[in-house]
Amino acid sequence: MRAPFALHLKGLGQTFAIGKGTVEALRNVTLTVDRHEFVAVLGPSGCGKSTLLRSIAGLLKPTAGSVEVFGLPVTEPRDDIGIVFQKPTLLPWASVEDNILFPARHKRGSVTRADRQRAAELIEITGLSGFAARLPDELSGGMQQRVGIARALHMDPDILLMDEPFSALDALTREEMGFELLRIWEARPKTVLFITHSVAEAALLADRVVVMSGRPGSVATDMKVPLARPRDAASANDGALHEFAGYLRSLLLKRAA
Ligand SMILES: Nc1ncnc2c1ncn2[C@@H]1O[C@H](COP(=O)(O)OP(=O)(O)OP(=O)(O)O)[C@@H](O)[C@H]1O
Repeated sequence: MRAPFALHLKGLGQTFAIGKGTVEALRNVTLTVDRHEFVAVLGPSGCGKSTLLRSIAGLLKPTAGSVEVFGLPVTEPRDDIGIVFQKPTLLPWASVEDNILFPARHKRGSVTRADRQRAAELIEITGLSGFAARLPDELSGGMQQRVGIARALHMDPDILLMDEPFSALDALTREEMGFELLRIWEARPKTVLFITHSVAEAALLADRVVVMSGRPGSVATDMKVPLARPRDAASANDGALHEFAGYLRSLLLKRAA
């Protein structure tokens, strides 16, 4: 028997009630993601990418269709799904280290020496060395976002959902964090769904790129990235990658026209 997909969206629909009207954010989204696959999602602003991610995370109940994680319907948020939101939503009164340790403490009631050690590693990886004891207010927006990324990685989730995780970072840090994410993903394989507005970032990081249609969002195109792994800074200059990114760009421009 075939192992279940890590993610299986079947005809997913999401319609919000606003006042006396409704907004149909997603319509008939059907998508599968294999275990340990890295899938990027592109699409015009407002097409329902964040709604898609929140539906997979169990934060929104589908109004049509279903979401399955490892073959089971998602009915509520799960420990094995880590989420990085567009905004990091940190606890303002807790230090960087305590924010990163929060999910472990919440789940088990206390933290172990290994938890602290892993937090220290992630603080280093995300370029936050020296800031472990600082409060979120004392950090730049980009640094706060990196705390959110470290927090999502700390529990080593099977599935990582990322909603434009690097959009608050400067261009150089953004590129560095992308490759750092790939290193973490290669060392500790996980299934990643990565929402971005950057065609280049999607092509450079992902195994597959899904392009969504305008609202109500559905899957318009689903393509494998024609680039071997491992990838590094030199991969960004690969001719096939450029061609692929150009093709994706033309698809998105057509959808925006
Ligand atoms: N909780 C909500 N209540 C009502 N409408 C909502 C809610 N969440 C999202 N929407 C609407 O659903 C649509 C899709 O929003 P969503 O944030 O998922 O899009 P997006 O593709 O992530 O956008 P962007 O790329 O600009 O971040 C929008 O029209 C938005 O106004």
